[in-house]
Amino acid sequence: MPTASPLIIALDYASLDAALCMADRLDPSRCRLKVGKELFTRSGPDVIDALHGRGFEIFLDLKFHDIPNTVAGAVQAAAEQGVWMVNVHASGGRRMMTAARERLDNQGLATHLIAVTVLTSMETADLAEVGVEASAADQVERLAALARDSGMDGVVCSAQEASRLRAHCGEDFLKVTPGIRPSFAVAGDQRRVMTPADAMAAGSTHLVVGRPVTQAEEPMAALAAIERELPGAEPGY
Ligand SMILES: O=c1ccn([C@@H]2O[C@H](COP(=O)(O)O)[C@@H](O)[C@H]2O)c(=O)[nH]1
Repeated sequence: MPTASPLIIALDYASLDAALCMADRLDPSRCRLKVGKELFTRSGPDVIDALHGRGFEIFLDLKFHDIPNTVAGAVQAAAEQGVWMVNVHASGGRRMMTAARERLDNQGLATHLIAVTVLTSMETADLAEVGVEASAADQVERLAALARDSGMDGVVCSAQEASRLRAHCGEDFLKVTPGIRPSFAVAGDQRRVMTPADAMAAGSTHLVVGRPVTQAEEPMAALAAIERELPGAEPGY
């Protein structure tokens, strides 16, 4: 039974064993899991099979960014592993995103396909250094509109932009927001952050949380504390 929880826990680990130890402390009825570049590069598809076997839905966060044909093939490969969600970089452009969309549709693959706008570790000054003169919020809005027009199901953005995107791209357009920092957590390398409650109120559809849960002594207690911060939330969501 798929969970209705908006929580996605990031499993950023350097080995399959370490990731599975954490997964075994979490509850698939109360969160999804995110597999990113470090873990997937170490473990390959085995981690996906192992987490599916434990009942979790998986966001495979590999942020594909390449020429259209290559990204379409990578997205197909991810979706054929049965993952719930996969992503590409919106800055790869319209033809890249459209190729990925068409490949999933032509193959009858229902995996959610979303696009990263501006990393939550970046702020406006970081964008200027890479030649983007817009503010982070304006660049997110621009890339989100391109992603929507290119057939994406939603975007990765910070919760700080969620309300703006809700107004421009609609309620149904997914707003998957990392940079979530509950009241008990430190920001670390994240720059555009928000608490779980504020993120949900702003229009985030899914909250990505890593270290505040995975580095807690009691991960399920940390997850429960986040659930308590969510408006109207109850454990088991
Ligand atoms: O813009 C982005 C895109 C992806 N991420 C990923 O989310 C988690 C966040 O982990 P925390 O420990 O809660 O900071 C991590 O896996 C990132 O790779 C992101 O943070 N920002």
